[in-house]
Amino acid sequence: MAPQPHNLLQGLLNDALAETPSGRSIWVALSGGLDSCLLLALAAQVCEQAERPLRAIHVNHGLQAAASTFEAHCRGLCERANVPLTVAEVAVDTQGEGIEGAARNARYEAFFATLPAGDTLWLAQHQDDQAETFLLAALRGSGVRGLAGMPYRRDAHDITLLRPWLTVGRAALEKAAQSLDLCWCEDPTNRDISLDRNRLRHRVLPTLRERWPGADEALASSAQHASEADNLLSEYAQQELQALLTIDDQCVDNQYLNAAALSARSRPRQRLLVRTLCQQQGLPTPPQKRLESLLDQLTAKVDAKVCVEWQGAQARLWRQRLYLMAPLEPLPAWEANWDGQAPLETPIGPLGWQVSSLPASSQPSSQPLRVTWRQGGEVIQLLARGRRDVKRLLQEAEVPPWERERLVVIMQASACIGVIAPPGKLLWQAEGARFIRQTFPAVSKA
Ligand SMILES: Nc1ncnc2c1ncn2[C@@H]1O[C@H](COP(=O)(O)OP(=O)(O)OP(=O)(O)O)[C@@H](O)[C@H]1O
Repeated sequence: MAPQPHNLLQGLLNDALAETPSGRSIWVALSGGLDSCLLLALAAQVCEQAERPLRAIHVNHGLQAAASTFEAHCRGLCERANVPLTVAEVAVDTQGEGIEGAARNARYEAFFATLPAGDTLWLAQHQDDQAETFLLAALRGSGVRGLAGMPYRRDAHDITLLRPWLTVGRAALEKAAQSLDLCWCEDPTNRDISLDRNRLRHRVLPTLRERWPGADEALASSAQHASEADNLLSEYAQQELQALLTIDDQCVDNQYLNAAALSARSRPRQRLLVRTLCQQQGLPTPPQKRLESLLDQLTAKVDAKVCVEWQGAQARLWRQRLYLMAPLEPLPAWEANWDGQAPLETPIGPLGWQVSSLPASSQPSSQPLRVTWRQGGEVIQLLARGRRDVKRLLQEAEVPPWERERLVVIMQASACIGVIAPPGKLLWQAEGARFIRQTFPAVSKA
């Protein structure tokens, strides 16, 4: 007997089940289209057999007149399959990026906000989608990360995203859906060939398939190779970065890279390492031109002040160290009186410390404390080191110039009794003063 078209698909869902911890729910991302309706139907069978809890989520983007039809279809389908459905209504921000990208972002935010930690979301993307994603990335001139397309599995925001059918062609899904007499909604925007993906789907890929019948499989396979190469590069970059970050003994908290050691690497390695460090620090990676400009300046003179900026991040070179950071907002004028105890919020984060004792037994009530940005010219009396200019101390401690401008000093009359880098780093305290980490009063629930 010929195998049923959906047997292979069910087999893949059973493989996906093995990736999902028992006791946790599986969710189907249900758009109402053919692929995800089929996914729901077959997942319901597979999960029932395996006695695993199944749920579904539909995101209503509210973007088109048909949105309510999609939602109603998803509701009916889930009711018949006895699968609990969550509908998330999202507001899509259409300003700035393209509408498809904005809808996708809103959708993923809804997935992350809805699924409890530990659960798994199954998405119905398939081989043809992967081929399109690969081509779109290639047409944007992407590197291996972009060409890798969609991963089979991704762990993010405490949930797992899984695409069980990434190796199956759309034709096989259509056949299975027909054999099951399934109903689904056709998204009218899928026909709009002014959208890049639709143009590829309806115009470009059919032409490619005429000459290369296995085009989708080949393109998806290239994406798979790119994904493997990308994973290898990531592994290599982690090791290299670890080595570079530990060259300098003083480099605590992996704050900077040794620029001289970085510049001794080949250009492709430099690019990879800077991009990887950005990703590790949760910063956007620099566009090509900015990256080249930064790398050209790696060997700048020790006293040169180099700052290369791009959307959402900046790189600074100082004393042949490369620092990557979020852009620094200009500081507002600010100062505050303080009793030394209450949690104090500075414009750049919580102070994070409180005073447990003051020098020369003076009391805050008689000599109020004043907290300001460092103005320059402060002197602090240090235990066993005597009176020291804060400026000299900063130079000796090799605190970078942009951090020096963002320090807070605690003054009592004209005496500096503490220097703090918000949020929460105590640099120096005066002899006789004792700062302790801020403790917060217990909040009682009404
Ligand atoms: N509005 C939505 N709500 C929930 N999941 C969605 C939604 N839109 C897309 N998805 C999920 O993301 C996958 C890929 O989305 P894409 O836009 O390529 O598919 P589609 O053409 O809308 O629907 P389908 O893949 O079901 O035919 C879908 O298969 C589905 O699992």
